[in-house]
Amino acid sequence: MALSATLSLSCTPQNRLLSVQKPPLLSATTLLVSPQDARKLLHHALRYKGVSPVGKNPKRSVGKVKASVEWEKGYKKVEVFSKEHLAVSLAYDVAELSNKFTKERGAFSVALSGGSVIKYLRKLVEPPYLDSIDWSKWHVFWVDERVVPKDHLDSNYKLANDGFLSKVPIPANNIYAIDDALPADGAADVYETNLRRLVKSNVIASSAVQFPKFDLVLLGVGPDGRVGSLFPRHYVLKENQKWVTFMKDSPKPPLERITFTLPVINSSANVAMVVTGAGKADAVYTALEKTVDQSSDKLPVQMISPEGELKWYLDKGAASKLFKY
Ligand SMILES: O=C(O)[C@H](O)[C@@H](O)[C@H](O)[C@H](O)COP(=O)(O)O
Repeated sequence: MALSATLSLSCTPQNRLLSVQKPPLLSATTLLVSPQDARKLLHHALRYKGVSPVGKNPKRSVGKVKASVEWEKGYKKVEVFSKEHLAVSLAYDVAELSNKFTKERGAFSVALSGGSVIKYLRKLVEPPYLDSIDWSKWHVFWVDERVVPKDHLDSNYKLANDGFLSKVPIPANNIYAIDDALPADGAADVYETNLRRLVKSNVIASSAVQFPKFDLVLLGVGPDGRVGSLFPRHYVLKENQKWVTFMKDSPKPPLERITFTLPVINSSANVAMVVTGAGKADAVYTALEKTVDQSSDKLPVQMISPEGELKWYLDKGAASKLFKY
């Protein structure tokens, strides 16, 4: 636990993803504490189970949920939940962002990745969000995709469609799947061309340095510290001109993939890192607590530093090296 940790034990409107500021705002419910006191408070906080505004049964929870630990480190905001409350809280935050960007820009651009993050969107397909979100304003993209047919078990499109997209009324034209009839290089080029067109028409915003600025990017983290298809020590990490690139030598099958480049992810208005399970604890610890040594390679997850907000949604397993339970 960092000596300078700011530990917030309570849920306030200021704690929402939308309103996290750089530097973080201190609210009346935020305590600055010594490391010893922080440990005691954390211990207490972890014993305290988060409650929903509408009931104690997590299965029925909707709305803002109290995290068992809330921690702000610089511009990074970290919250630890039970898996069920993680899904509840993520739905709340995504719905807030959807409302904000729909009002401000008339569109909400969301980039999905593969892995378990899709299953943590499950509360969005239920009331009250199913009926209250203006799904017609959503535009959905993929941070990374495997070069396989859309109905293949390895397809990130299939994963997202089966678990989320087929259950909400987003117009089919607003779902920008990767062209599975093309080889990896062609599919990456076509995807980038489409993104450029959508930035011109302001469906996707533009960053100050002329990269697309997605309203929300949802990422998972692999046990090796990968995010999306950005793998540790892979040459694709160095790409700083293209928006979308490809590889034919992925360390994890399938070999052929296309992926957003780091500058695109880091131009986002909001990045949500959704990480669960003790197998991710080392990667999470490295990203949030390890000082970067110039001589060592940074893990991809350490390179995620968006222009906008970065919020980590962890479960106790993924947070187990950050906090002593
Ligand atoms: O193509 C992939 O392999 C995935 O996109 C991958 O990078 C994923 O995002 C992480 O492995 C986290 O996945 P889990 O949350 O399922 O562990």
